[in-house]
Amino acid sequence: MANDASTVFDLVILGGGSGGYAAALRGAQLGLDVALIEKGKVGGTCLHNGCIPTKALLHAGEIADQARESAQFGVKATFEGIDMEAVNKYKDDVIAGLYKGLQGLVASRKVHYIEGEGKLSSPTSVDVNGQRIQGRHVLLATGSVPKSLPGLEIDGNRIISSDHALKLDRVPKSAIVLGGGVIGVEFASAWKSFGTEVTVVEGLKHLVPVEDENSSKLLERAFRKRGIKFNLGTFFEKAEYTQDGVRVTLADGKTFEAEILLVAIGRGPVSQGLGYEEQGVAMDRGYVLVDEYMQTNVPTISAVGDLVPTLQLAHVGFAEGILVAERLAGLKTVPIDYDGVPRVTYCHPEVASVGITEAKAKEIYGADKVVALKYNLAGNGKSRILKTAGEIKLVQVKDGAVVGVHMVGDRMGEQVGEAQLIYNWEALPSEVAQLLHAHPTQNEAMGEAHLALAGKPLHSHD
Ligand SMILES: Cc1cc2nc3c(=O)[nH]c(=O)nc-3n(C[C@H](O)[C@H](O)[C@H](O)COP(=O)(O)OP(=O)(O)OC[C@H]3O[C@@H](n4cnc5c(N)ncnc54)[C@H](O)[C@@H]3O)c2cc1C
Repeated sequence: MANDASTVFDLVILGGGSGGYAAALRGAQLGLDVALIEKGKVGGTCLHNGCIPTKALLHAGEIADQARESAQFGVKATFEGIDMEAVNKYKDDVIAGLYKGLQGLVASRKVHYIEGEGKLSSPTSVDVNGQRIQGRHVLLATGSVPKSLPGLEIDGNRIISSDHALKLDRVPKSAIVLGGGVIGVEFASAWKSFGTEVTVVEGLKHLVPVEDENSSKLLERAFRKRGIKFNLGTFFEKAEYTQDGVRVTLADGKTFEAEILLVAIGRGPVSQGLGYEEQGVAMDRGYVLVDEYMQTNVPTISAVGDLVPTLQLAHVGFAEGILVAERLAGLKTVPIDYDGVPRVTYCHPEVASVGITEAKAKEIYGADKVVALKYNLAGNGKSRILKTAGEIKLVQVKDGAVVGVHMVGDRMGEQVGEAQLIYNWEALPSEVAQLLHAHPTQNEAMGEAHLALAGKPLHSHD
């Protein structure tokens, strides 16, 4: 739809990241007239500063590890170092290709794309570039940015966020990673593969603390083996500059020094000064509050993605954006089951899960009603070929469905699709055990774990 002052779009979207552009593409597909307002680049954090560039770095790191470890496979490859300029070029080429594709999609679906910084100006309009864009409905999708702590200033040089870490032109000799969540451990893993001395500092008791404790422990074991240091269970107190780096002091007085400090303590919503509160949108600590259909308390305004207090994942943003578009197009929509969202931490080894942890299952169903089974990847032929260690842990409600699948091991992220089907379809272990899993694949471990839980283990002990 061409835009003039009298145009009223069906949907005006503020923010073109995963949540916003998914809503735009799906809305346009369903025949809605959509305006998409983006101040930076369509694709947002995930494409330009998140999922895609980190995975490119991790992949480059994996190749470095393979070169170093090639002798164990009888291959005489040597690792001569990282050419960071070339790694960045590879990463940027991947982003550029995907960005071009996404721009093409936005154009071909006839989404009215407006480049500029917008502000909500009424329950049905956004102001941008001195123009008022009117809509029957507005979707807020302004995402999130890295957080810091009081008194800890991110200078972009020695104290950096993930945004800076993705643009480093060198491999740091040493790094402290503040925060052992998904972003922190992914950088720790990639940097270690590049040759950096890494120390992760996490205030909680475990790395990836939202995962099942077993996954955290397996990751800690693997990191220890790789020489990634970590300090758990003590909170950060302060950071100071040293002559050529940074010193971090923890609450117990312990200190760590490194060339750089990556602050990876989480991300906070982008909502300040954007007119949300003035238009009466209910908020909590900067997050926009929504119901299960992503609608705010203002009937014409919805919100999705990292801006709302649900899981901060790109595929959650996609799903929420699609839900809004379909609801506004009059389709029947179903609320998202957030426990059923697949979660992958792409470090070496990968951590992947769907559903609830054993601890949560015991809280919900009672300790005596929960069965947990661990299948060791040592029994899986393909994992042996790859020389990766790890486990698949299943959490089952006694005599009922599997409510949690927790995996650790290289490439286990690729298994999360089947795990999600098992969880979402409330499959019984015997039903999964009935399915054939190709031999020899790592996927076979999923079948074997269910065979064992169904009481008929094949390649594991009774
Ligand atoms: C290092 C890192 C790695 C990650 N890895 C993964 C991963 O592997 N898998 C995964 O699922 N998730 C990952 N994530 C999370 C994922 O990137 C986010 O969950 C996702 O990008 C959220 O999408 P969004 O649309 O809510 O916000 P964003 O992607 O942040 O998009 C918001 C957009 O709004 C725009 N905007 C903001 N204010 C305005 C304004 N006033 N006017 C116009 N435009 C505005 C911004 O420029 C931005 O483009 C990662 C994040 C980081 C930081």
